[in-house]
Amino acid sequence: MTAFKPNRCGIIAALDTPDPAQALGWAESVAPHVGLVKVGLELFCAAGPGVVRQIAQHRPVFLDLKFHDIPNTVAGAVRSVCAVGDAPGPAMLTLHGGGGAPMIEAARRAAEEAAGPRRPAILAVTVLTSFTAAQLADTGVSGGPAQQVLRLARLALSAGADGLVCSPHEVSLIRDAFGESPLLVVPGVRPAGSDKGDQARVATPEDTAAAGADWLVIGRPITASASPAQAAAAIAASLAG
Ligand SMILES: O=c1ccn([C@@H]2O[C@H](COP(=O)(O)O)[C@@H](O)[C@H]2O)c(=O)[nH]1
Repeated sequence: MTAFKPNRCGIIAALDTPDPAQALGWAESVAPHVGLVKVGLELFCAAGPGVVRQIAQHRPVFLDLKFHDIPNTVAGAVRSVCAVGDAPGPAMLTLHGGGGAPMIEAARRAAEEAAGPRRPAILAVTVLTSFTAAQLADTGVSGGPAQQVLRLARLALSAGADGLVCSPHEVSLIRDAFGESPLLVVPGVRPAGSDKGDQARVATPEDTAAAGADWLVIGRPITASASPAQAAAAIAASLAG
């Protein structure tokens, strides 16, 4: 699990498509340039757990299903995705930080029991990168994203999460508050000049890496390009520089 704490900021390519053949093609073509690939709700709901095993042949999988339920149900879901058979299961998985400490503790215990030392890293999603301060206030949370991210980060790390999903805007705040050890996995990353789409709290790969991110989650800037392999290679080169 700690193998996924990189020495230098790396890329996770988000394979957001309902088509498993397309996802496998992307995984194969970007594999030389990225550390992991992400299976999210769209692909998992269309193709099921088998696709995780297939894609894991190319790169370790970050399974981003953002579990959020009562502790017993989330523990069961974690056991199900850890049921590895002879192929590798996910290297990382996500829960909602807002699910509370008992849910996160139950997920961590379930992962340890199901997969032992090969268990996935447990990441707590803080405030979605698509949220503005106004949208967060509409949900009843005052004080803005930074304050809420820090609140959920403290709760999740105390409950046994290995790391956090946050936006580029909160990375340095989290490092200042919690140091180097939490795994920081950061979506909302956009190379200069690329379309933000529905993302609100964004920054470039270079700035996000400099702030202290471990992994940048990048989807459309790679997968919507004419050559996903070249797009991933260019971002990797910008990080190496
Ligand atoms: O707060 C979050 C949590 C997860 N995501 C996921 O990351 C990718 C980002 O894709 P882009 O195409 O680069 O916008 C996507 O799969 C989301 O589900 C996030 O964006 N924000």
